[in-house]
Order: sequence, then C-alpha cells, then structure tokens
Amino acid sequence: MDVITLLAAVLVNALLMMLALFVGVGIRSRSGLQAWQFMLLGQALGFGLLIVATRAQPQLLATLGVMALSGSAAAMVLSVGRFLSLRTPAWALLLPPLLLGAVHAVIYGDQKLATGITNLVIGLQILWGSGLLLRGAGRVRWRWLCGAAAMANALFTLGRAALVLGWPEVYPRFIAPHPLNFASLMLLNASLVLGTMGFLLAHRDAAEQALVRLASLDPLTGLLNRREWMNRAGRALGAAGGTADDATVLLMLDLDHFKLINDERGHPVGDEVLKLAGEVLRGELRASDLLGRYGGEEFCLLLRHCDPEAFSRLDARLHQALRRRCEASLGFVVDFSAGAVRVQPGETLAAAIKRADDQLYRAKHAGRGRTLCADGVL
Ligand SMILES: Nc1nc2c(ncn2[C@@H]2O[C@H](COP(=O)(O)OP(=O)(O)OP(=O)(O)O)[C@@H](O)[C@H]2O)c(=O)[nH]1
Repeated sequence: MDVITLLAAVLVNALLMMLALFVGVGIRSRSGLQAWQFMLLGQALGFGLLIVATRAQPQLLATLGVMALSGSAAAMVLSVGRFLSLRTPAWALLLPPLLLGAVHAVIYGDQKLATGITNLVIGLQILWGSGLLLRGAGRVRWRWLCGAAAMANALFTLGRAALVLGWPEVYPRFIAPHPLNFASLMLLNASLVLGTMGFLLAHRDAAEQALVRLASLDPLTGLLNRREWMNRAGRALGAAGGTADDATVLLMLDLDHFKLINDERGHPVGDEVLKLAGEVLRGELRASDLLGRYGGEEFCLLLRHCDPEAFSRLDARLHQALRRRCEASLGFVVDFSAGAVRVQPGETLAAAIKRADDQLYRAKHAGRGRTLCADGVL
C-alpha cells in the first residue's frame, strides 16, 4: 500500500458518491445536499491535483489542490448551515480558500510551513462545521453521525498541523508511506462515507417531516386540519377519560356572513379573513388548547381546564379581537357565531361536536355574533 494509491481511492470514492447523489436525488433536490455534492467534488478535485502535482507543476497544482480542499471544507460548512437553517456568512466561507491559496503560493518553498498552515486552516474549517452539527444535536441521529465523523477528521487534521509546525523533524512528508498518513487518509475516507450517509438521512427526515406537515396542517391558515384535529382531540379526550373535573370545553366557531364577504370583496379577501381569524384565535389561546380549521369558515377548539368564568372571558376576548383585527387590517368588521359545550364524562368526540354544532346553529338563528352554550351555561 502506498499513499498515492490511497489518495486515488479517496478521490474515486468521493466522485462515486457525488455521482450516486446526483443520480439518486438530483443536483437541485435540496440546497444542503447540493452543497454536500460540491464538497465531494472539491475533495476529488483537490486530491486529484495533489496527485498530479507530485509529477508536474508542483507549486501551481499543489496550491490549486489545497484551495480545492479548503473550498470543499467551506462547502461542507455551507451544507450544514443550509440543513440547519443557520446563517453562514459568505465572507467566512470564501476567505479561507482564497487566503490559503495566496499564502500557500508564497510559502511553497518551505514545505513544512506550507503543510502546517494548510492543515491548520482546513482543520479549523471542518471543526466549525462539526461544531455546528454537534451543538444542539439532541436526538437527531444524522447530526451525530455527520458531526462525529467531521469532528474526528477536524481533530486529526489539526493534529497534523500541530505536529508539522511544532515537531517538524518527526512529521512525515505528505506522500511518505507513514502510518500517520495512512491513518489520516482512511479516516478521511470514512468521514466522507459517514457524512454522506448522514446527509442522506437528513434529506429523508426533512422529506418525511414535510409530508407530515402537509398531511396535518391546513395550508391557508397553518392551523391543524380537520383530520389531525379530530385525531388529537380524540386522543386528548381518551387520555382525560372525559372526567367532569377536567373541565374540558368544546367550541365550534363559524364566521358570520362569510359568503357575503367572498361575493362582495372577492375570494382573496375572504382568504385574508380566514388567515386573520386563524392568527387571532392562535394568539388568544393557551398552548394546551387545541385549535383547528374544521372546514370552510368553521373552526374548532378544545379547551382544557376551562372553568365557566375563564370561558366567558376568553369568548369575549375572541369576539373583540377578531372584530378589531379585521377592522384594523381590512377596514371592515368580521364576527363569528359559536356553540360551546362542556364535554361530559365518557362522551365521544363526535357526540360533543354534534351538541356544540346544535348550539352554533341556535346562535346563527338567534342573530349571529354570539356564543351559545347548552342549557345556557357551560
Ligand atoms: N375565500 C374562501 N372562501 C371559502 C373557503 N372555504 C369556504 N369558503 C366559502 O365560505 C362560504 C361559506 O358560506 P355559508 O356556509 O353560506 O356561510 P356564511 O355566508 O358565513 O353564512 P352564515 O354562516 O350563516 O353566517 C362559501 O361561500 C364558501 O365558498 C376558503 O378557503 N376561502
């Protein structure tokens, strides 16, 4: 085994993974994965140039090679930043490869210094990326996988820098068949494979989350859609066992004369009213309350631990907030009618909804703009 063969293996590996990502998920699939493909390309290009530099144009090709490797590390940081929605300033990404290239070209004559500076800069770049991945990784598997692989690679690269700058007499030349060189290239290879697997997992996780969001949220208001709300409300009632002291209130709420708004002001204004109503409701409720868009201009709320006084105050706030908000934003007042019931012990969600809907129907017929409760009280 010699270092050039190992280098060539890393290069081929990086190229194949890049190709596999290109064929498997496409270059435009997701910006984070796209940057990761550039990272792999940078590795292949950098090591390719370093291999050729051992035979021809050493100064120029080795300088371009280390620039490609540093650019590849910048692409890794960019990829991490995009996956985690973090801001990575362009200057901090671009400056290291450019400065490293300039410095490397100038100090090329001093091989040890050039190698030390190169490893130091690239090691710090990878350390940055691995730090972003590991900080707050929590239970996210792909972050641990990519972060640990990158961290090991960063520490090894920084170790090389420390060795060549501090103890140049024991540091082996880059292409010398030394165990340190073999270990470092094998580690690099492993970190490329693990990192790529990690980012594929991240890509899959993100796609899964997008699907879950799509299946459970109403796209216009961002509230839970009817199916998801029913699921969660059913689970909440099941968990509470419908006990009376739980004081669970179900409220069905329907905007008044909404058809008129659509007809007179247009569908987009109607959509705006629905969005505002969603925001108002979300803003007035507690985190433990369950809010959803039941359909059309009807909303459904499950309020836990809600005593009658608290409910009357909340109801008054909701009417007032919707009227004010629509008047301030759209120039006209919108109100709603609602029916509320206290969920009885053992009562099913469907039965409670039916009772609340009956109250809503009564509220509409009693002149709208009001909330009615079964038997007049909750
Ligand atoms: N803009 C918009 N309109 C919708 C949407 N979903 C349902 N609608 C409209 O909501 C209107 C509901 O009308 P109705 O059921 O007659 O209710 P209303 O006019 O509010 O009358 P009352 O409830 O009796 O006060 C219909 O015109 C639907 O087309 C939506 O997502 N956006």
